[in-house]
Amino acid sequence: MTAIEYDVVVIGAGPVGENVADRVVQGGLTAAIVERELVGGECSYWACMPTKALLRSASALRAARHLPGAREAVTGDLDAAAVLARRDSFASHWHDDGQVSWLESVGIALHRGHGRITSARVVEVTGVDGVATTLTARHAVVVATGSSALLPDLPGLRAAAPWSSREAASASSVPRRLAIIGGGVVAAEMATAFAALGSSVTMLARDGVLPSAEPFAGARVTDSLRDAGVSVRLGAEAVSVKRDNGGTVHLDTASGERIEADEVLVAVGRTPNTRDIGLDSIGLAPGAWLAVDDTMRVVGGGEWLYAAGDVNRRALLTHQGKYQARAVGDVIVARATGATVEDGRWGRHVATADERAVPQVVFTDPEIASVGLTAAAAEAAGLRIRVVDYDLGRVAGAALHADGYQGHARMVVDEDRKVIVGCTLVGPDVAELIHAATIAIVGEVPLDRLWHAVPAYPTVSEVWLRLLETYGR
Ligand SMILES: Cc1cc2nc3c(=O)[nH]c(=O)nc-3n(C[C@H](O)[C@H](O)[C@H](O)COP(=O)(O)OP(=O)(O)OC[C@H]3O[C@@H](n4cnc5c(N)ncnc54)[C@H](O)[C@@H]3O)c2cc1C
Ligand SMILES: NC(=O)c1ccc[n+]([C@@H]2O[C@H](COP(=O)([O-])OP(=O)(O)OC[C@H]3O[C@@H](n4cnc5c(N)ncnc54)[C@H](O)[C@@H]3O)[C@@H](O)[C@H]2O)c1
Repeated sequence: MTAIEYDVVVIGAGPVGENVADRVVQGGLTAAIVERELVGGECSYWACMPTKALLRSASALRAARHLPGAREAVTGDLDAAAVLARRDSFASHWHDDGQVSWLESVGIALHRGHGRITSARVVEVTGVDGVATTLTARHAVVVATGSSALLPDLPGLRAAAPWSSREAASASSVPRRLAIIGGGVVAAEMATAFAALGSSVTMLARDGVLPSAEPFAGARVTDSLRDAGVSVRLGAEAVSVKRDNGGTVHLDTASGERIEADEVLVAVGRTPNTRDIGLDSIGLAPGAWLAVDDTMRVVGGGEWLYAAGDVNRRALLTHQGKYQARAVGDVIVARATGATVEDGRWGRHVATADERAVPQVVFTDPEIASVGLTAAAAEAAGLRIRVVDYDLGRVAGAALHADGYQGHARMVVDEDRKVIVGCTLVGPDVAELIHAATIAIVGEVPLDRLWHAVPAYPTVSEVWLRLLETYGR
């Protein structure tokens, strides 16, 4: 067995692990990263990138079809094979050479294999050949092992070889009939994608469509999925699944319905990749999400152990995990070099935005772009709020953007502080608009000052002026 020492050892080379290691090296320390699959993680090969590539062409086609002049130039249907081929290139054909070259270029050592903590600051890496290497961290071990699709304990489900988000994101052909269990983000995006690619989609949305978003967002996505031919069964719960010898999947629901499909996608949330990373060797529970303090130090894990990204459950999003990674990398360097740790609210070494300023775009039709708290979440947090709604289609820039533009904007105002604490935009191409709201929330910009942030005419951003006018001066 080989033994090697680094300043920092990161387990997991997803977007978060890569960014932790990068910050550590930029700070002058040495770093090793351990990866058992592909460098780049879920996001690059089975999540963000391939799924957005699956969605983008249909979105561009819809946009053209909403514009006289452009509409007439569109003479054919979506080319599913071309979409899948473009998706393949965005998933780098499931090869990580590019990301490995980047690791080399910035001086991060890569150890391929399964990483397990064996004692304080020690990580054992078992390669595919079974050979073990021991890595010792002088300063810190960072767990960035991410999460995997959760498979509910449903009779017959495992034997039916269901799709998880991985199989959906990397599908090499389009199933004629696709059943989806779940109504969250993965379910809504994949229903949108596969309906556009030609599947006949049935969605069993037990808890509704996008239930944690503002209610109008889920309602609009439900309507549009139905318009696209998706059978959205609100409240429907699968109770058993069976794949017959001919390959057809049969799903029975609690209300006695039977649904047939060629594939079934299960999209009911995530489970942390902590089952087999040696947590028991340091007195922590295997299989649990890792609770962390604001500098991402694992609660009960010793001062050398950090967890960032999906695995700490603060926000299961790439951009938010990378934000944590910047804080973690920098705080490890600060603690190692004796520099001042800035761990106050909004300090350099904490991820304060995770609390109430997390942006997310759901790439459905229409897109849902949100940041901060929904009205319901703000009320649950005890804030005295005022909700301001505006019909996005009435903004001149939106009318120009597409004929019959339909959308909705909501801002949630904290009445005691007169600042925005939440914003949700629903409509075609709203994804790029949300960052203005993120800045307003993180900057805690008073509404009085926002009146001086004048949106250009005629852009969709003019909705900001309309929301302020609706609120009143
Ligand atoms: C279908 C889908 C679509 C998504 N779309 C978006 C999106 O559009 N935008 C967005 O912001 N987020 C999106 N997400 C969420 C995003 O993918 C995750 O938040 C992100 O990948 C988390 O990054 P991470 O580095 O924490 O974990 P991961 O990306 O899961 O990476 C963890 C890495 O650790 C490795 N690993 C695990 N255990 C070990 C071990 N013991 N030893 C060695 N290596 C190990 C894994 O192989 C993996 O490479 C999506 C998720 C899904 C499922
Ligand atoms: N565009 C994006 O930003 C994007 C896209 C995809 C995924 N993601 C991330 O990936 C994570 C995982 O997505 P997801 O859709 O799997 O999870 P999710 O938490 O968004 O949705 C899961 C849904 O399944 C429902 N559910 C739970 N158990 C169920 C059961 N037994 N039967 C039926 N329904 C059940 C829940 O009520 C919930 O609505 C999300 O947290 C999200 O942050 C982000």
